[in-house]
Amino acid sequence: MRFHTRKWVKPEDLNPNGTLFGGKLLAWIDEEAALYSIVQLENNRVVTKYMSEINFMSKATEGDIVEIGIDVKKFGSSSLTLKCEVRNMRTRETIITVEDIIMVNLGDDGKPKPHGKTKIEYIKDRLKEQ
Ligand SMILES: CCCCCCCCCCCCCCCC(=O)SCCNC(=O)CCNC(=O)[C@H](O)C(C)(C)COP(=O)(O)OP(=O)(O)OC[C@H]1O[C@@H](n2cnc3c(N)ncnc32)[C@H](O)[C@@H]1OP(=O)(O)O
Repeated sequence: MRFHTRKWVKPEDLNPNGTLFGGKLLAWIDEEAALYSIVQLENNRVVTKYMSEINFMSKATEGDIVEIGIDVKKFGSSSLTLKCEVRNMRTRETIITVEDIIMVNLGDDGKPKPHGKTKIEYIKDRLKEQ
């Protein structure tokens, strides 16, 4: 799994218990999944269709740096299935896992559209092909 993004847990991210608010973490994950899909599918119109059960395994507290990892599980026709793990950057302790995040590629009409992708692509390889 590649951990692309780091976030610093700030006071405004905390719940009344003084730990990272779960909703905030889910918003970070959703944004990361959307950006990852936009880059992979080369389309800005991608939406989150489904998230499987989430498992909060440990907490994060103010000042922690967390990193968000994404893996591709499956390229469908219009869909992309991702897996996500968020961990503490310094201790490597897992904070949350999400087994399945289904993102759907849309056409201009807002309906699912085949993306034509079958494997992970890297920007550096795309640039070489130009
Ligand atoms: C110029 C400016 C540029 C800016 C550029 C940067 C922007 C940077 C912003 C980043 C931030 C963005 C943030 C986005 C993230 C949201 O916030 S999206 C908002 C929340 N999501 C939504 O509103 C989606 C609402 N749902 C829908 O519109 C419709 O359900 C959908 C998604 C169009 C799908 O329609 P549908 O009729 O259910 O489609 P259907 O054909 O049945 O299924 C489509 C695919 O999904 C799969 N699927 C459907 N349901 C399931 C399920 N429950 N489980 C598994 N798979 C499923 C199907 O198997 C199918 O897969 P394929 O076989 O084609 O691979």
